Amino acid sequence: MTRIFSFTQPLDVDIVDAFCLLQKGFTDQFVYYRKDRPVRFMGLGRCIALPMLDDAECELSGPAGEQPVFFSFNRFDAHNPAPADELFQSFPSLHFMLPEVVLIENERGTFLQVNSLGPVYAGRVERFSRLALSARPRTRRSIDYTLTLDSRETWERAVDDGLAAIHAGRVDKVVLSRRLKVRAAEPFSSKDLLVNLIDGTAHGTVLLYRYADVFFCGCTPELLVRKRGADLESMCLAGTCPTSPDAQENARLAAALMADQKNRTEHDYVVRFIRDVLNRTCYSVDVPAQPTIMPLTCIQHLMTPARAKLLDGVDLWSMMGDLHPTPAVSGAPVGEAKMLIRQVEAYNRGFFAGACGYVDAAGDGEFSVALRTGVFDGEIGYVYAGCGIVDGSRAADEYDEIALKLKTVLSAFGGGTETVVAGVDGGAR
Ligand SMILES: C=C(O[C@H]1C=CC=C(C(=O)O)[C@@H]1O)C(=O)O
Repeated sequence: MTRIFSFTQPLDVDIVDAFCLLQKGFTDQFVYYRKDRPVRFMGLGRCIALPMLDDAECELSGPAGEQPVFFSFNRFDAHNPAPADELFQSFPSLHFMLPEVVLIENERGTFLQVNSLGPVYAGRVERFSRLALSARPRTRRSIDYTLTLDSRETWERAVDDGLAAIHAGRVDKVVLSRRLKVRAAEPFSSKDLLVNLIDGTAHGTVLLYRYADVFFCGCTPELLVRKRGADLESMCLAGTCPTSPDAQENARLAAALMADQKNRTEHDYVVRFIRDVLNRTCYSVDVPAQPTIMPLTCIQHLMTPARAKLLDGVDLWSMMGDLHPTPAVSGAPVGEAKMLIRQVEAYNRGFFAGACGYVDAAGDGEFSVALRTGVFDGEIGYVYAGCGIVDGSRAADEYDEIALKLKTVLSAFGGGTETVVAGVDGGAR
């Protein structure tokens, strides 16, 4: 049993400003930051990494009774034997990572948490708190970059492989992705991209995991699972069309999406899967029969919320394992679709489309699906996005849909000038 000492005190700061100042001294960084409401955790340093939370005994101190916050970043296909993309290779495979310092913003206020394997020394809390209070308002930086496009022909071959597997009855749906290389005009830091994602137009939850010099980040609209006591929430998200700046046209696009059979079919695979998982692990399962529209900056999705009460004895980690990957990022049936993705995509997705989130020492927390993300180091990076392929999907339309989805992660460059070049770096084998 590992003993963890956790001291939390209220701290009246803007946690993003404080994070920008404090992060200079730490190479390990973790962020789970919901933009729609204060469920925000920004961690620095590594106190300990645990394979299971049952292995820890936590002693809480300080004037705020907040639980220690463990971050958990999990790959899309943790068992894929293919080597991960070069930049992903440096990340260790760890389940629960407890930072030394966590800035917290929730419905109770803003807090500074210091975690340690020995009693927390008061001077240490005092030093971090003094530094955090001296933080100045953050500034944004736009970064010019070159995007190397994968070819449409390569993508068409991948979609043809997916459609052939559908027509042969091997899968009903497969979610294929594209990976594009980005090269910035000059090196940038994780802080630059983080601030642009938090303060920019991207909707959803901002994720960041930095290990040494390499970092993974993005902004995802998709909740995988959230647990508060016995209350459990998930989200079925699949089916996409563009948005329009014109309100009338936007409403027409949304209505057409709701009525579109191909998108509804794509969506229904996700609903069926999530409902089945919840029916096995929960009770009072509530999954509406009709989706609604989730509007984002450049696109809108079909979305069905899912709610349930968790059966006693079932924990968040096992729910995450049962739900991930949903057919929104893999396909249906899930195992066959994962195998097909391994065969068709030229790269191991790493954390892209993985389950990333936090769990507190009481077992509450949430995981998002790491969509619209990228991995970066120095001035280079790879950005990823995908889309569901079902019978009737057209490669050209799906290529364009992915381009719209990529705008979210590319907004991390803060509106810097984009130069597009054609490349040979294809997405399919
Ligand atoms: C796989 C992605 O999106 C999923 C989530 C929402 C809509 C999707 C779609 O319409 O294809 C995808 O299932 C991605 O953004 O990389």
